[in-house]
Amino acid sequence: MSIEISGVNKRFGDFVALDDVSVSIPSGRLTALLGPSGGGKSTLLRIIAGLETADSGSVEIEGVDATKLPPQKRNVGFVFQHYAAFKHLSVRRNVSFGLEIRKRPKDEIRSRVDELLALVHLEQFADRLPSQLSGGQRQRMALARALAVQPTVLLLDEPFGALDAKVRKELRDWLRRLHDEVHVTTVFVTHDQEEALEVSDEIVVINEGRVEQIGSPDDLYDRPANDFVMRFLGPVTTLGDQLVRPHDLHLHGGDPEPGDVTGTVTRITRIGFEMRLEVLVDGGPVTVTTTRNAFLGLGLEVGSTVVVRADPDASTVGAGAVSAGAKAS
Ligand SMILES: Nc1ncnc2c1ncn2[C@@H]1O[C@H](COP(=O)(O)OP(=O)(O)OP(=O)(O)O)[C@@H](O)[C@H]1O
Repeated sequence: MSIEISGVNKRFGDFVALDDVSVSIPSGRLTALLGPSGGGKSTLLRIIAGLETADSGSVEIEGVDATKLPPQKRNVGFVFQHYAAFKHLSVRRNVSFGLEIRKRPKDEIRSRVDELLALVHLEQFADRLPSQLSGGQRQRMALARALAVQPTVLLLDEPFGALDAKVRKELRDWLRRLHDEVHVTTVFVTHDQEEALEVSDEIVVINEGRVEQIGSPDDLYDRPANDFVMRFLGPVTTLGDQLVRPHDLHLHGGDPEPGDVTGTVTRITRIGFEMRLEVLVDGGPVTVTTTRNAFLGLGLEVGSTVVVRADPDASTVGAGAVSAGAKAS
């Protein structure tokens, strides 16, 4: 394991930001800290970086007890949402800064920075000032700068949070490819479940200062530990006393079999290639999503009677055990 966080507690006054958090972060992987705003993700990342100190508990980085080490002794690279570049220095000098203050030989600095600029696809912008870059390019520069000093761990706090959706998506793909090339242990904070599912090897779900679940994107999506994780990772609907994903429900016009429920279509919405239907059954409204072709094949309209069946492989969790976090969402 690259980072071992054991029994970390952190309060701000009376407010409990982290409550007995223990997480093992594997070496060489891309791990997301995912959760709703205010859940404690950034606080945990800052504790790993040494920018914040835990009230109790410990942080080990590559086998070294880092709990009391200052940030500069932890060998971590850090990128924030709003990157503070040196405005008067060129992109090249921004990237080389960490190497210059470490007094590395000039030749070594030049070749290392060339390598990094190529890695983040900014070679042609080396002589520009940060103000002459787009937001996405600036974040790539920030990553190159963080990687320059060969950190053991790269910590990213919503690095693409301030960018528009399209650039954000491009950078997300790019980060995954970069990581596949560089393999530095990376921890990134996001509140965007799609970003976490798409990019990371491991996801730590954090809510109200506690870890709700740790696992691969598949583990979390297919086997959510509780209703909070299930709700947070994607759309859900209630069927009987179970939470289920709307795309795991199927509609048919035949006779109901055991486990099926019959209802009336109350609403039909088209969302791109998908159709979303609200079906009123005995227990209340159920949302079902289906393809447009399947929908057309059924010949449904508002007022039609239809049978709802859950896919036998659907992941479900009990809807009754609503946690405090899920209630608030
Ligand atoms: N320095 C501080 N002083 C007081 N309260 C703080 C401080 N830093 C964080 N908090 C509080 O701790 C809680 C957790 O904050 P944190 O930034 O870790 O959450 P987060 O999950 O990263 O959320 P976001 O995605 O909004 O940044 C929040 O309620 C926040 O207001």
